[in-house]
Amino acid sequence: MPFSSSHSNKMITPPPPPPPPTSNLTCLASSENFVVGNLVARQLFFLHHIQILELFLALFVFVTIHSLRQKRQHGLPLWPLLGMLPSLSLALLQPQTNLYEWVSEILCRQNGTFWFKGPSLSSFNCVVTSDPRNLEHLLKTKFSIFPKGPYFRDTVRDLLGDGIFSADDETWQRQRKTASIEFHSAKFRQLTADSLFELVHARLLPVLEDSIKHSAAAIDLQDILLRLTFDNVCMIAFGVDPGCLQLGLPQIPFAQAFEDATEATMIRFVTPMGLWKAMRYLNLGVERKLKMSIKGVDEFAEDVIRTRKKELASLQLNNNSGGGVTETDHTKEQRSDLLTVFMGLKDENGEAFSDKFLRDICVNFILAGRDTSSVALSWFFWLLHKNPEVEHKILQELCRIVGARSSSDHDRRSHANDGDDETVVFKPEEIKKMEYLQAALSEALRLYPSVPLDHKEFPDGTILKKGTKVIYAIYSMGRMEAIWGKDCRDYKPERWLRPSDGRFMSEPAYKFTAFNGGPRLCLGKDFAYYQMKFVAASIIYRYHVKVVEHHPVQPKLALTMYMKHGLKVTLQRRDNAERQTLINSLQINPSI
Ligand code: HEM
Repeated sequence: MPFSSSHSNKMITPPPPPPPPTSNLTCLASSENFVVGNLVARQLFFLHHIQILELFLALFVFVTIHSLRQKRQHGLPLWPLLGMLPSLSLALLQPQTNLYEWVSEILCRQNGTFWFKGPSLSSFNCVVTSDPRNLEHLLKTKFSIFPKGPYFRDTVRDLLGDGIFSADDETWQRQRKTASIEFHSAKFRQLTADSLFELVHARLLPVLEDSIKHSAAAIDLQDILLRLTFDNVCMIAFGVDPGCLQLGLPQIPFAQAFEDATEATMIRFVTPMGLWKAMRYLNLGVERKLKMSIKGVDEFAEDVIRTRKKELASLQLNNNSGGGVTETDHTKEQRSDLLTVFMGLKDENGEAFSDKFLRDICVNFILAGRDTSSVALSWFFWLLHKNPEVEHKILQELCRIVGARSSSDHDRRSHANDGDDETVVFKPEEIKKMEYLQAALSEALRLYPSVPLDHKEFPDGTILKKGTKVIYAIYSMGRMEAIWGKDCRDYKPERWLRPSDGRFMSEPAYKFTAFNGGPRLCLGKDFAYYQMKFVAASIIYRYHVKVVEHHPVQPKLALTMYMKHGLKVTLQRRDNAERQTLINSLQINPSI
């Protein structure tokens, strides 16, 4: 034991004072005494230092052993004053560490829940959980006591204002109710089907075809899909198409401003609040960039709102004066984007919504719907590359659907039954029938949820301290044996199909949390599935997507799970004969 070393029992005595001078002999003797005394004193002094050093060493060893032993109980070593911060910093500093996997490993060791303890006096403490029972408690049973909270709202207010994503209580409820009615209306379904048809057939497929014709070089599929969903969600929110996805893949100022504003807002979450507030006040660094990009977003929104108001006013004038409705007026009247819907409504005082509030509503929907489906599709195509048997089954499903188009079908394209890739357009009722594709997409979202972590704030002091954050690790939930069984890490769309009839069966939201759950369940879930299925089916039917060899695939550390290096792929056009053989074999043997 370091504490019981033999030195620890020795008395430490000060060096003796020099003796008074006497005769020569006694002088010699006393000077000898003096030298010896000095030597002893020095030795004792030295030993004294060694003791302190030893003491520190012993203390260090003791604290280290004690802190490391805490790992068994708490999941991570727990250091005095620093808490678990050293382990987190170490994980963050190693570029090859996947932080989501790191959290998953701790959660697996700790049966699904652990406390992250930050440095003393910091507000870095939080509970991390992947336990479905806790999720149900947070998202449904005790929904009202787990709000988004003032910390989240303060951090995102400059960009999101009072929009649905950050609002709580009344403000949230009002937007949720109106948007929910709109999202489930037939008009909205028509808008989404039309806008997707236009985007996929007039823009996405020509861009993909161009990559084959002109360069045959690798393309970044994630970038192309991000452009597609950005254009699509702007059509739904604002009723305008920014045109990010087109030949040449141009930089669009509004899209760039939106991207910069989101990134700069996210940086606030890892910066002490006092610091970013001071930087905002002084208009410095990333806060300066945020201010400029929000200005870009606002200018775009103000322009669209102004134009739409004029458009609606002239339409009203035309109607009141009994003027005939022209074809373009008719199209405008049919608008079912969120901006037009909210412009036609009144607030609780019977007043029209302010331009600022209309801007907030649209910006929030763009944020919610812009990247989630595209990153999910990127992970999905990567998983297909690694699991070609799943790709084959999806192609079989698509061929079965195309093959089943009856000859009496009026909408049928001229060559649809012989699988001509140029002409096949999947119809909404056919998209609905793609149950294996739905299973394959759900399985991709289970393993790579677009929102890998989410959080709630604890508002009162019953069990946890006021303000404590609760983080639910959606990524880790897909990797818990206790939830999905021993094969939880395998990509198996079949786990989503009922063994008796092969139909898709959904899972409870607290087990499969990719779309959140309870009253704040993702509003765009049905639309997102439609969008992902339409895009995936249109690509897979025409092309074999090959990921470039040795392309590094890694998640980026962000609120949305982007692929850090994009997804570099090459496309191979599918042979008509390949599809035709499948269609024929399915007609001969429908049970395949
Ligand atoms: C694969 C695609 C998608 C995934 C995985 C997804 C996931 C989520 C998640 C996890 C939340 C909860 C976020 C939170 O409250 O912290 C959410 C909320 C939301 N999502 Fe989605 N989403 C997707 C696509 C979309 C699309 C395309 C739209 C709209 C066009 C959309 C609209 C919304 C809205 C409005 C909310 C806020 C709901 C509320 O707070 O009441 N989502 N989504």
